[in-house]
Amino acid sequence: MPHSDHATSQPSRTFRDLAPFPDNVPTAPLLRISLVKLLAQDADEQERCWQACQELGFFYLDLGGDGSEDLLADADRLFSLMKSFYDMPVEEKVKYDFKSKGSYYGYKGYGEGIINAKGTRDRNEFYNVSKDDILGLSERLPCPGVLNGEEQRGLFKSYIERSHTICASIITLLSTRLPLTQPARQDGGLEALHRLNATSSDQIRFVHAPPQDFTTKGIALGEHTDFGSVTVLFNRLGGLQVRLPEHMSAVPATRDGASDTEKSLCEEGWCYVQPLPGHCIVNLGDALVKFSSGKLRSNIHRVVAPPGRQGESTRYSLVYFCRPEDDVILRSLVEGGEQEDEQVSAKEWILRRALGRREAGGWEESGGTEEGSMRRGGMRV
Ligand SMILES: O=C(O)CCC(=O)C(=O)O
Ligand SMILES: [Fe+2]
Repeated sequence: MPHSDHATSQPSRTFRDLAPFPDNVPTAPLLRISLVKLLAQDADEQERCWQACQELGFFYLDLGGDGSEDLLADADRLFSLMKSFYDMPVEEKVKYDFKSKGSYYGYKGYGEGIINAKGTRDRNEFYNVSKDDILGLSERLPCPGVLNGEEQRGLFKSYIERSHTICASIITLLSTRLPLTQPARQDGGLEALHRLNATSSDQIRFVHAPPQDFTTKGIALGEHTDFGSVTVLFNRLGGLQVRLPEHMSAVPATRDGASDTEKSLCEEGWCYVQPLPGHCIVNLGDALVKFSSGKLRSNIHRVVAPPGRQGESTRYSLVYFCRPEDDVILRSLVEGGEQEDEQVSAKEWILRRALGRREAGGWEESGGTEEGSMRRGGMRV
């Protein structure tokens, strides 16, 4: 089966200055795909990537070799920058919460998001940076001084461009493999819906989750599917979990000793994604499920307290969300695909989903393709 690791070299498993990821919890069997090989049009690597996008919609992208280290260097610098932002007092950070203006860019405070239908509050902070703001395609939003210098904006720009290039190469591969309708192909395929310089809801996200109380260790970011097309994610501490479809098994723990909380967080198909140095995690979002009429998978995932001793540290993560251009209608673009009754633009879809997760009563309306994702995997929720 493709969901074993065919990659030749063994990756390093530890990050400097952080407790190692423990070996007593089950992990997700993500394929490790080489970006260098993908860019060189290596047929086997393209096939493995295509399989991963259909089966789980999550894989590791190995960024080693031939120039892609630049993205790793940008990610390192952004981890330091995000620490300076989160070190600011809350009174300062809340000045950049623009929810009341109908925008989800800027800051979301701890507990300001809803993680389930019962209205339980999240346990993390976000800061969202708009691609269009940084590239000068939209109005410039107010921004704290630590993130607003020329150097910082230059770093955001470089990270956006590099991440977008990666997303675009994955989108091109998917566009080639999917049975797109003739008009969709004539219009330029999926690539034409994700141009860097067209207005879209693409964004960088900084995520910050402080250590959780030993007795209440649990969910920091509730289960969800991503809203857009392709997500590029840099993690250093564990805590990200995916819920595997029934036919897929987790890589079992190699020894006993997980806590009761960790065990209960690994029921019903949930398992941890182990961060790997030199790699990012790539996952697909709902827009690609809609364009492909369900051929591609946007898998459910969530963030819980990092396992083992890692749980004593503050967790930071860095995300780039690549989304369809604002006015693109989210509908099937493949031969024989089913059209849904509701035809919504990417801009409306993302606003509804992102802001809905910040309202006590917004849970139901802010759903995505979760149900389809579980059904295709054979699990019911
Ligand atoms: O922090 C993480 O590892 C994942 C964050 C995530 O899933 C999201 O922001 O959509
Ligand atoms: Fe996510």
